[in-house]
Amino acid sequence: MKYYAVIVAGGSGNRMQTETPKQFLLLKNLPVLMHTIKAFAQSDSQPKILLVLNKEQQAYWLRLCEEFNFRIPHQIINGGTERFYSVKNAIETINEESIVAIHDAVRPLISKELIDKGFKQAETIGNVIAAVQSSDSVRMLRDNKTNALSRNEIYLVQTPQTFSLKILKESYKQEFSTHFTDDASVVELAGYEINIVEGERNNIKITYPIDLELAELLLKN
Ligand SMILES: Nc1ccn([C@@H]2O[C@H](COP(=O)(O)OP(=O)(O)OP(=O)(O)O)[C@@H](O)[C@H]2O)c(=O)n1
Ligand SMILES: C[C@](O)(CO)[C@H](O)COP(=O)(O)O
Repeated sequence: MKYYAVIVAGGSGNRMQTETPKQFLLLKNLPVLMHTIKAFAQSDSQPKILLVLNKEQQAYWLRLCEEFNFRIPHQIINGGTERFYSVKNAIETINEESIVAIHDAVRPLISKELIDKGFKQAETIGNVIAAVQSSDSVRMLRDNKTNALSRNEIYLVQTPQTFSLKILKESYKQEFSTHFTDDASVVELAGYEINIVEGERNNIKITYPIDLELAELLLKN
């Protein structure tokens, strides 16, 4: 079976509020995105790496690759206006039977073990996404009132989210909806039941400045 990793790095990082988009910021002296690509390159599955970047940031990325002597082979794909379109652009370029892991560029602490688990399970059951249970209590806001939810029934969803290409191609034919916050929500609306594999608490998404500080602390040397 062929394996692909789609690393989505086409966002602008508004919540991070830095001039340089967060995927290029330095984490232990290496751009965040390079840590992420390295994790996939070190996995046993050895996926072909498709990197989604905004057109305007591609020249900058190539300069960074030179500066850091970054030689892991990857194919660059144009980003879209929403994460949905960035993913869609990437899967449209894949034309062989395969298993495809989609991963946020800004989750650089992903382990190679979790990547491999995703590929293996998706190959057997069609799809699997990484998720962890909440360690906090959870409440839902509705009509200006909050109500407690059973936290044992709540999962916090991460990436990688791994699917057979066939399922992805079919699901991404749908029109974009603002309800699509990840790939699982797209695939689910196409009629598929989503499987979960235990994620990793370290697998944080760098969204706000504090997350980069946490990642510095959590990253093993
Ligand atoms: N049009 C987009 C939007 C997001 N992403 C990617 O999807 C991942 C998760 O998105 P998020 O953390 O929301 O990143 P941003 O959209 O950059 O951040 P913000 O929402 O704060 O602007 C990131 O790796 C981001 O680069 C993408 O490839 N294309
Ligand atoms: C895909 C994701 O990381 C799963 O938790 C998340 O949905 C991305 O959301 P964002 O709004 O693009 O940060």
